[in-house]
Amino acid sequence: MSSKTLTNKPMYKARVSWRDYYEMTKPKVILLLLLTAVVGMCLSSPGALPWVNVIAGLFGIGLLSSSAAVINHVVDRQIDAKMARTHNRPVPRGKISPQHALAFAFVLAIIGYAALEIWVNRLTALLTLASMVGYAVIYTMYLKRATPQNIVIGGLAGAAPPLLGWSAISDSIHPHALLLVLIIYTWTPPHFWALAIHREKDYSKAGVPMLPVTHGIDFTKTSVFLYTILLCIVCLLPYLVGMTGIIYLLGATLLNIGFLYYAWKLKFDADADTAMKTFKFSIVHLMLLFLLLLIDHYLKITL
Ligand code: HEM
Ligand SMILES: CC(C)=CCC/C(C)=C/CC/C(C)=C/COP(=O)(O)OP(=O)(O)O
Repeated sequence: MSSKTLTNKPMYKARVSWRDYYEMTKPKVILLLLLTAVVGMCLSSPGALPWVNVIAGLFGIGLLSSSAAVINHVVDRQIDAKMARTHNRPVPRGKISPQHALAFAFVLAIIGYAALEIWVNRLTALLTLASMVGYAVIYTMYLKRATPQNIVIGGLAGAAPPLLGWSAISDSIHPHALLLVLIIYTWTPPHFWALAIHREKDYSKAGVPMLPVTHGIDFTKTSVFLYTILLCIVCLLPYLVGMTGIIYLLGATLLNIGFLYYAWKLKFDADADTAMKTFKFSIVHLMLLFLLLLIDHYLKITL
């Protein structure tokens, strides 16, 4: 625990390590975001990719996303301090001051934006910057505190990376890239609300108007189930528009059956750990779905 002054302000004297800075970037989330960006890059072109765009693109998208995550840690420090899941984060714990965290976020953002401007293209730089502002400012500073539809609207920022990857290679906004964005956009509500059901007391204590707090757990379970059905339909679109082949269709169908099973169980036959299992499966679902898109893309070309 950090020591606190009489005014309850944290004193920044605990030993800080690079791991605390690393933790603020939400590395596992960023890794999955980058996988979706890689898929956007690969699907944008039938052949070899320009390596400078790939490396600088992932570097820039990764740094701007990390910067947004660090800003989220600073803006949310009072909320995070009240929740069991987040109270140990470096800023609420008092290990890193908000000023130092913001300086770190600023450096990440400048280097990330410059890399995209210099080595990729302006379209990608601006779209990535817009996603960063969408998450760090519009979602975190406003929507999260204002409406239970916060993650539905704010989900657009987290869904953007396939488009960012695609535009990093092609310097354009392709409808197929928007389809990949739509998949992540539709996936976000069941992903987050499953966790929010499990953590409802946390959000209620912190006064954050997440759906289970404002509309109850049962309504949220129904919403997870309906969004999962919608997600299953959206996941078929890449095949139906001729963007992918049969390998994707078969794999996506199996993954969708898995997600539907968890969403159905959560609504109609839940145990104490079903919500958390549904949340964890959502991550496996998205990761495997995007790996399938990659496998399908390259096998279609080489077979
Ligand atoms: C507005 C959109 C989103 C919200 C509100 C949201 C919410 C969350 C929350 C609260 C956690 C933390 C769980 C914990 O600390 O135990 C989490 C974890 C995670 N999210 Fe999301 N998420 C969103 C979008 C995304 C996107 C777009 C991706 C990737 C494409 C993603 C990937 C992950 C991963 C991989 C984890 C696990 C992290 C870990 O185990 O440390 N999320 N999400
Ligand atoms: C440039 C770009 C693509 C930016 C998007 C970056 C990004 C990190 C998106 C992920 C969304 C996410 C983890 C939301 C959870 O925030 P929360 O505050 O609800 O969750 P918490 O309580 O765990 O902090």
